[in-house]
Amino acid sequence: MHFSFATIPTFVWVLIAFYVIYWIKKPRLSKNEPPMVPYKIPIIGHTIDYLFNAENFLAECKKKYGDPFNIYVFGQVNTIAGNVTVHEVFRTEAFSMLNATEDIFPLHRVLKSYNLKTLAQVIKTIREGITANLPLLTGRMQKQLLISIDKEIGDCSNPKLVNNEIFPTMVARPVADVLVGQEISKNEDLVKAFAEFTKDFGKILAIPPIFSFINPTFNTQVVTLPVRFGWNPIAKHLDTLKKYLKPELEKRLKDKEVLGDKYEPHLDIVEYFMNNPEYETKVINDEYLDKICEFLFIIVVASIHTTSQHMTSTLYDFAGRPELWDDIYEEQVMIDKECNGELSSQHINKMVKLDSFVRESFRTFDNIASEPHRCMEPFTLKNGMTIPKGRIVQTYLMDIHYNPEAYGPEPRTFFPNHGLENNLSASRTDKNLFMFGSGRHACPGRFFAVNEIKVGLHKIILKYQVKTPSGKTEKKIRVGPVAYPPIAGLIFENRKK
Ligand code: HEM
Repeated sequence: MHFSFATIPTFVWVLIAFYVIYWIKKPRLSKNEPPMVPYKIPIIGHTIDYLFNAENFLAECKKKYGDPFNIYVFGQVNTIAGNVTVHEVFRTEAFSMLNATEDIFPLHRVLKSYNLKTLAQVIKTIREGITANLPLLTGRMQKQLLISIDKEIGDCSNPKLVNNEIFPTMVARPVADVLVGQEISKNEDLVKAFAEFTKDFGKILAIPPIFSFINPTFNTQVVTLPVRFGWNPIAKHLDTLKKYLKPELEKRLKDKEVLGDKYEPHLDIVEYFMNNPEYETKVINDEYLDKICEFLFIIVVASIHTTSQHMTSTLYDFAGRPELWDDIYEEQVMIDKECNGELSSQHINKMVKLDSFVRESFRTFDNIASEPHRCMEPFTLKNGMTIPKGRIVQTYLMDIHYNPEAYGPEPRTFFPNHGLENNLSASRTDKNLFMFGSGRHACPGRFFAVNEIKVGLHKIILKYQVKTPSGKTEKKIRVGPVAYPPIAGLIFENRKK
């Protein structure tokens, strides 16, 4: 190799730059902090272990340093809170999940109205407009899921391998029905816009967060640069929604004016939104249309990807466990006979074995750590340790979900009847199940999500025999400490009558 003296200054500058970054990024812990796990490589810290070996790495850290402890990933100190301390984090307003996710998932860059105030309205809307009306929405949910089963799975006289791509659409139909109403949710391109929104938004995050080593906010600025230069992967979905929503909103305004007291309100979120004094209007202009579309897409982001991931995973869990098939199938047949194929809320409540199975599938989803929260003001834990302002606390989900004190000496075993025997429904949050978070900010959409998963599974199990290609449970996919459903596909075959 040719060596030139001219390269020496460059080499020196690179060394200086490294040293400066190292010095700036060197973790500086304040007093009484959780213990810092030692690391060997400056700047990189524990990033590689966290990305490629999170399960063993975090288990060993907890064994050595207790709960909580600090690690150094992507140039930031993160506190890992396990089953002992995490409850304190979720119970206080000193921590914010919204603030913590802004850097990783910069939705506010494409939906300008996404902020704390709008989120509070969204949560109220979900509670009052969806959860409170669940019994009235069940029939529509069932109808939409049956449409999807017919269209996306269809006739399986011969065994058919179906891939995971059908599930976002399956979950999107009932969500579209509840958000924008029965009429316009019939449009396939609208259902597609709802189903694909989150995936397409994710394209913004395709670049690995390497700039986070310098600063996470700087990383967000860099990855969202194309958006600022006009590239917006979700613009087409906003346009689709606007196209259908504008005439519908105008029609509703006109009907109200003409019919007065005789106007019959629609049971959907659009109606709820228009009746909210904060969003009342006499005219549908572009500004109003933008506001309502963004509002609806915030609910879409929160609901469709999450529910479809879990509907997929639950079905894989069922398909890979032949020993559970008969018991759960018999319960569905009994309920189906009782309701003559038309489920009501009471019938969904009677699916107790299915519910318990779904809860166990949530527990064993195998996320290692997620649900980050940022500390907004210094917070002292009961054990005397202090979490400084600005710190990201990661929820050590595996420690909670595989806690032997809650789930016995073999906590990784799948216990299909655990919920049933302990009177814990799938939508119930509890100190040993954090799938929907916990405390004041626990997921407000969980009742809708669980109903959708149960009704979907009920109809699928009644119609098809579903198997995994291997005949056993399939392995989940892991990206760093986060789990995703398996990707092997599922084999569907019509049940013999
Ligand atoms: C299986 C499906 C779902 C899962 C696993 C899930 C999970 C979660 C989790 C972990 C949180 C954070 C909770 C916390 O900070 O304590 C959350 C919050 C939230 N979820 Fe869900 N969710 C699901 C479905 C839904 C649905 C269907 C909707 C809407 C209809 C929804 C709307 C929301 C909203 C608005 C928040 C923010 C709550 C707040 O900050 O107070 N989610 N969800």
